[in-house]
Amino acid sequence: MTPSILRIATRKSALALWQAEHVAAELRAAHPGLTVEMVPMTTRGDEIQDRSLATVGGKGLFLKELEIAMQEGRADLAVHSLKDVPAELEPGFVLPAVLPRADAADAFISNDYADLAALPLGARVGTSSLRRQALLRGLRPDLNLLDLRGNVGTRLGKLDAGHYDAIVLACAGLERLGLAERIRGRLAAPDWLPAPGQAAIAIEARSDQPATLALLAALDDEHTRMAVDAERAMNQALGGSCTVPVGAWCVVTERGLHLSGMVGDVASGRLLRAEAEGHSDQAETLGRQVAEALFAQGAAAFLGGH
Ligand SMILES: NCc1[nH]cc(CCC(=O)O)c1CC(=O)O
Repeated sequence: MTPSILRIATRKSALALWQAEHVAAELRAAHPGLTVEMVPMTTRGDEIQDRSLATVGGKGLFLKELEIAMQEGRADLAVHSLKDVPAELEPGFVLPAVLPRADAADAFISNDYADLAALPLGARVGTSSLRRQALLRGLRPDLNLLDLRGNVGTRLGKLDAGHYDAIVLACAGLERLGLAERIRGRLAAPDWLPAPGQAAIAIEARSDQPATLALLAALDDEHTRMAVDAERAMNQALGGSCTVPVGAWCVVTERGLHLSGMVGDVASGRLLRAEAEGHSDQAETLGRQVAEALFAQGAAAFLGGH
């Protein structure tokens, strides 16, 4: 039977709430008469602010509590930033919809400098993302890279307090929070690659709820889905871990899919890059192909220990 109400499990950060409200509005528009409610909750990932995610168990920390709520029937769906969703989902869960992607570029943010090139020698740049660290090392080996955790507002506050000369955040998150004026420059392909799935909002639900899945599937965007399938397949073929700096960016054209991938090494600043084109119905094959091309260049040494 078609449900008349859907409850959305969401984290409580401003960005998570914006994204959940956005999905709620889209669901109400797609299904007039449907009631949509919020179930805000705190996850382990939100509580741990002092250690890097890579050291405490990875991205799944942001999903666990939301999945338990769905398992126990307290919520029907969860809304995530797709880049925070592990390559492999917990058994019994699927992603019935990926919403149209926003700007997938990263943002260079500084109160004193216009772009990366303008930063003085040894400038302090804040980011705890291994991908962003590896890219910064590769492009500007002289920079002093410093950890920076917390939600978007917290990170901007630490920049404004003078702890950093610049920080890097996702353009999509800043735009959603009405903070686009903080973006000094876009860090984008081909030099800079986003995280797999960056700027796409994903809906997660139980695989054993077909009527709910049918309602949620109305929000799926075909082009975004193809692109992020390719990016996530590449990440998974590389080991799918957030303890390794991986970037991926897939463009959908009339000719098909164009996927660019990168694996980095924070210590050495070395970056391996590969790209390939494929048919739009072959996203996963394309992802594996680019991963193979990275392995052929020696990516395994960068993925050591995984
Ligand atoms: N890891 C936190 C996170 N997860 C998703 C986004 C941005 C929004 C998106 O990529 O969809 C952010 C903030 C950031 O990286 O600046």
